[in-house]
Amino acid sequence: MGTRVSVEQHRDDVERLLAGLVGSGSPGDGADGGPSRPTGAHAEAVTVAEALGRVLAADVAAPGPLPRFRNSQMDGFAVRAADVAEASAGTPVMLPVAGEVAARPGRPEPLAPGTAVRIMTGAPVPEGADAVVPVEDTDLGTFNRTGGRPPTARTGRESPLVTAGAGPGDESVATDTVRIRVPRAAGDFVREAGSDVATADLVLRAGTVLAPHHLAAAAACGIGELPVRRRVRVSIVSTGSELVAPGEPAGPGQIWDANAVALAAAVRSAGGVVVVAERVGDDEDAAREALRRAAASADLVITSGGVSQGAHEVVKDVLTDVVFRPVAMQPGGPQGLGRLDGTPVLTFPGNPVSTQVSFVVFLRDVLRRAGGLPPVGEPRATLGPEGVPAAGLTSPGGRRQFLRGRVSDGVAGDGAAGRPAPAAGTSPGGARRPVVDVVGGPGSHLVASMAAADVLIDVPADVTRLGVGDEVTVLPL
Ligand SMILES: Nc1nc2c(c(=O)[nH]1)N[C@H]1C(S)=C(S)[C@@H](COP(=O)(O)OP(=O)(O)OC[C@H]3O[C@@H](n4cnc5c(N)ncnc54)[C@H](O)[C@@H]3O)O[C@H]1N2
Ligand code: MOO
Repeated sequence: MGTRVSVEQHRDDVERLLAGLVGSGSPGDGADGGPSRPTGAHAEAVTVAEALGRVLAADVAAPGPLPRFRNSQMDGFAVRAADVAEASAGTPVMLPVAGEVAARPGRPEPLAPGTAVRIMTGAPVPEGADAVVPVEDTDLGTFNRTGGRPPTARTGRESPLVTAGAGPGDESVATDTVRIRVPRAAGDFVREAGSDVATADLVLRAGTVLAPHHLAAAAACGIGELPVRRRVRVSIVSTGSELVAPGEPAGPGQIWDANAVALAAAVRSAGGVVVVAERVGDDEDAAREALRRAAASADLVITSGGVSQGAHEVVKDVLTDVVFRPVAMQPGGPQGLGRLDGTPVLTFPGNPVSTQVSFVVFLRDVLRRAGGLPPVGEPRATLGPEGVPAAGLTSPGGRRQFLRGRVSDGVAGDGAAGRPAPAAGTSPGGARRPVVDVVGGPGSHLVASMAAADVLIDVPADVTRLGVGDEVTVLPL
């Protein structure tokens, strides 16, 4: 065992070990403090359908205008606004209907003055037309076959339009007409090309975590692939002959492997991708093989267990290019960092809370930065009364302690144990500080209690006592 190092020192060493994964183009690297371009090695193209949840690696500009062409906002009639300027319910304007434009491939004929064309929502507005009259504002009311004028009133044509006789007895040249009851101004119900986004305008900003509405915009622009940050490939090896997979029966002396699941989930939520997740017993040869397989396909290997002072510390025994040393923290004291076949390796202690705390303290933000995500942040909070003895909390001097806590947004609890509840504090900027209560004990095996927590309470190494109302830093889980 090496000499005890501080959390800060170990964190710096982890960052140095993983510097190659982070590269340039992390949030905040840009000249204006905004996101910048990642280097080629840190970006890849994926189809727009696969891009959900990925981090955009570069700004995306519109390759063309949206809408692509001038189109109708309503089902109705495309007209010249000047032709219907005098329309009213009492004196409708009657226009011959020259045809129909639907939302279909093709280009419509220009509109002749003094005529109208039936037009459907999204269909291109013909040249010469500058307004659309919704069908509800005409004598038709609707184009629906079932919802319009009663069949008896129809002319027998597909569209129930009034017949305006072209000449006595000459039904064959009857012209469809429409009576328009509402005046319209130029531009009414017309969606201009480029009114959403113009060619070359920014549609999606680098650094965006792509959600469905971002993908919709890209797809609408005709973009089939998006440049995204490459995800860090992580292998996870949990060690211990006592471990069995969750869902399998556990015999005497066996326990279910919580750490492989916890670490894989933590990696994914920090933007990484898990390429190998293996469980190995305390057999050195098997562990060596598993670790080499894990290192071969990954940018980083994380192990759990096998690093303290026992007789079967397989991780310690196998990884010769790793420095094992105690870090001045609890939980998560025994740590190691180094390489296997050139791949960076971090070894986390096996106690399940220790493994999870190690990830949050040493790796979470490095992975996030590598994937183009911002750090989680470490807000301040006021210590509430729950879980705090009357004499205050004690913490071992010389070790940074990470207690489990639950944050409430206002005044804490009800003054447990007869003590007054603290008022939520106020930060120097005037922002209201949340209250955090301690949940569960400090033991590093209390994995179920940890599920009740939503933060870690960070108790500095030089603080040995904490009281209700004290200000603390919390690390969101
Ligand atoms: N003599 C000493 N003993 C211990 C020390 C020490 O300094 N001197 N440190 C203690 C601390 S602190 C920790 S943390 C643990 C670290 O132990 P290991 O990393 O070697 O882990 P294991 O011995 O394999 O397991 C510890 C504990 O956690 C359980 N475990 C392991 N893996 C999993 C898993 N995947 N899922 C759920 N639970 C797991 C395991 O059964 C043990 O109970 O060492 C202390 N001892
Ligand atoms: O460091 Mo161990 O993680 O205290 O239990």
